[in-house]
Amino acid sequence: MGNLDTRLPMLVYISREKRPGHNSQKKAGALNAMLRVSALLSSAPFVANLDCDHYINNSGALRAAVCFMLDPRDGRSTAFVQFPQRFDDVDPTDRYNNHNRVMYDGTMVGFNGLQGPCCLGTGTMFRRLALDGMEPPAHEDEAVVKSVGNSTTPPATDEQLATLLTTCAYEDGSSWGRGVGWVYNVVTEDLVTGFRMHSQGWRSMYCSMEPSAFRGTAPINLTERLYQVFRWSGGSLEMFFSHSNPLAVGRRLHPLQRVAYFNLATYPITTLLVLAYSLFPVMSLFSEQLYIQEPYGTYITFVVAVLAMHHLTGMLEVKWAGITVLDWCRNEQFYTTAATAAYPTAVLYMAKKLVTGKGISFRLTSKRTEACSSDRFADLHTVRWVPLLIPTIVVLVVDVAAVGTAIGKAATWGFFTDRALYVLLGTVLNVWMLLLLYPFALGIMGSWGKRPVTLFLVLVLAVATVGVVYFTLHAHPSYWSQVAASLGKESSIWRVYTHASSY
Ligand SMILES: O=c1ccn([C@@H]2O[C@H](COP(=O)(O)OP(=O)(O)O[C@H]3O[C@H](CO)[C@@H](O)[C@H](O)[C@H]3O)[C@@H](O)[C@H]2O)c(=O)[nH]1
Ligand SMILES: [Mn+2]
Repeated sequence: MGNLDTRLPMLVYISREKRPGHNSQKKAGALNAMLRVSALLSSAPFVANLDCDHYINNSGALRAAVCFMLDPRDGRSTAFVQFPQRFDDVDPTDRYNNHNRVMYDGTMVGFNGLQGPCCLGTGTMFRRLALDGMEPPAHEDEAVVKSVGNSTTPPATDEQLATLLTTCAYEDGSSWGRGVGWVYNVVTEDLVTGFRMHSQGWRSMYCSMEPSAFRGTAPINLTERLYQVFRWSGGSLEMFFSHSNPLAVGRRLHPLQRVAYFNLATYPITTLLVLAYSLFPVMSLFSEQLYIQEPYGTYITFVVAVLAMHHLTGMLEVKWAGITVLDWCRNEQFYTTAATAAYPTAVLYMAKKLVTGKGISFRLTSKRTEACSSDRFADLHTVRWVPLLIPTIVVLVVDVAAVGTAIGKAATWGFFTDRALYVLLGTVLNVWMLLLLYPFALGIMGSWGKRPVTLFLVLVLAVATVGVVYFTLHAHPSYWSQVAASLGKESSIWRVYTHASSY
């Protein structure tokens, strides 16, 4: 007990220097300045990190994390303990999947079985050694020398030194932002910083507790939520095209951990196919051709088998993760929403960055509307029109048009013909798509979306209108001649009648 530090806990507020023309490196820059100053003040072996919009909810959380790191089995090689992100003030049915339970209660637990969860940016307890870029105990002897900053004349007092550590120029030409501290130049600094530790051979631990360790605020507005996942997916791609490419680096990365990181860094790319597939019905709108693989029976058997396997695995994961089917549905729905706009946009952004060397700047997630409102979920019903909404709206329109046209075609050809049956079966995926995009459609309706039945009626009406218009334009000439004939009969009777009356 004699070695225990008995000083009172100290609270120190640190603000790093920012200067025009000097990249402040946002959160990562702030955290690195903090890391240096705290090394001077206490050099405590563990560093907890939480976002400004999160708070500690369970007083046992920090102790739990320290217990993991002091554990004689894996503790010494554990770089960080990650807690799931939990949120207050999310609408009861979690329309835009803010709780993200599939990720926090499923995926992360899977990671834990490999080399440990990725770093989620908040609710993390780090080992200072790992943040400092040191190698894990098993490889200590392989440590390389890193440059940790510029100071030619040592300052006289601690205060002067602390100030020096927070200046802009301190990090110039050093390893800060790459081999030391939080990693720079990637918008998702959390993902790459955790990745560096894993590739050095450190592991991490996942700690989920009740009551939740940390809680925070999430964006429940559609636009804000889309911007958030746009930023995350952009960050993932930046990671892929950086020195932290999961295929290229990390000698000590567990093979499956590498696969998991590869997926985390590239998931936006595959959504280009999702977007293309969503727009596929456009082709059959403009021709009478049905673009479906023949023989139709074999094709459908494969589609159904693949979908069934996908959903069966999903159900098992839901069961193992202890989450609800609604959590899982919300996950599927929000994935589709983002896959038709935010993710492909992130790919475009990355392509632009690769070509011109300049990306677009990401904005911070705003979590509240400026207007003070008595409605706790007012943000959910506020529509903020931005170009990011357009691609998904186009997909919605295409799907409605496809279903309407299919019904129109079936009516034109006769509902009980083979052709009509095929074309109607073809709309199963469009209807599926409409179910997946339902939360998005509610979102762009603003306060009209408060009653979901309104949207249902709007969709039915839209489909019916398209169907009727198609039928009117395409019905077989013999049908119209019949109609014309019957109308003609009526009018000739009428003519006779008018003739008669004129006499
Ligand atoms: O210039 C900046 C910008 C951000 N922050 C911090 O970064 C946090 C994350 O920003 P926020 O707008 O809340 O984004 P979220 O999408 O909610 O954040 C998630 O995603 C980020 C990566 O994009 C991670 O850094 C976060 O830890 C993670 O919670 C904020 O809370 C701040 O604490 C700064 O300190 N300085
Ligand atoms: Mn946040």
